[in-house]
Amino acid sequence: MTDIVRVEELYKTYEGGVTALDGVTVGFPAGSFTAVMGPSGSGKSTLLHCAAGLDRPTGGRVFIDGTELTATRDTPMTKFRRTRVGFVFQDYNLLPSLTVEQNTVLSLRLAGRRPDRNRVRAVLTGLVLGDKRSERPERLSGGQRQRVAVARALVTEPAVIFADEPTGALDLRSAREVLTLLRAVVHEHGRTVVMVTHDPVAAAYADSVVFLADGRVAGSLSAPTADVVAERLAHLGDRIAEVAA
Ligand SMILES: Nc1ncnc2c1ncn2[C@@H]1O[C@H](COP(=O)(O)OP(=O)(O)OP(=O)(O)O)[C@@H](O)[C@H]1O
Repeated sequence: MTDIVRVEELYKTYEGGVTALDGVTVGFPAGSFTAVMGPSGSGKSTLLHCAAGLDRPTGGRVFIDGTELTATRDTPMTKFRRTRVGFVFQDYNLLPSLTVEQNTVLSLRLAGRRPDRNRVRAVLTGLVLGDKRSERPERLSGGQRQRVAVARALVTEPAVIFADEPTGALDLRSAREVLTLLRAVVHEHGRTVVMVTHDPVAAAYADSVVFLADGRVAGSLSAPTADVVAERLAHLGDRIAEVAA
């Protein structure tokens, strides 16, 4: 299978000297749903931000759908990101002054593309937001807000959707709905999703899990179950505690 996203020998050292990524090489195949997991501080968000072109790595290469982001200047990279990369964040990142429909088409508008109204409405209806088109985010539940964020990520037809703790702020039921939705985005719409999560139950919705520890890849798992993921995570924690001791 072709990797739609690939990072090679990725390093990131922040000002102050913290090495968050220490030579990460990993590929995310087209049409796959991957969870990225690891102890707090292991580099998950940094990996996501560097892979998505939101942050520049200190070294290494990032490819999305054949384009090397690390060889692209800031302005074309921003343009590329607006249409080829979708984002879903824990805190939704919706603009409070815009309606659901306006939020959904924001990335398209910023990219200078005219939204196809029928398609946008079909996406919103598919996410059970059809009757919320004219509402502002403050009048929506957390689960509904996150569905708007998924709609916004979907309408540009991106090569990949990166989700950073997308269920972190949701109750159990809304979390399940959003995860089921992300799985459908992959298995029914053929998109690629990379999701950072702390939650083994959330990770079990993915096709596979990549584990990080201390800024390095520390293994992977196919067809994850919550129990097996939790056990692997506990062992990663043990190993780190042993090394620290
Ligand atoms: N902007 C920054 N400046 C300096 N250090 C940073 C910055 N962002 C992250 N770090 C450090 O880099 C390391 C990795 O952070 P990162 O947020 O990628 O880990 P994470 O696995 O996503 O953690 P968590 O699960 O707690 O969100 C940590 O030691 C963190 O303190």
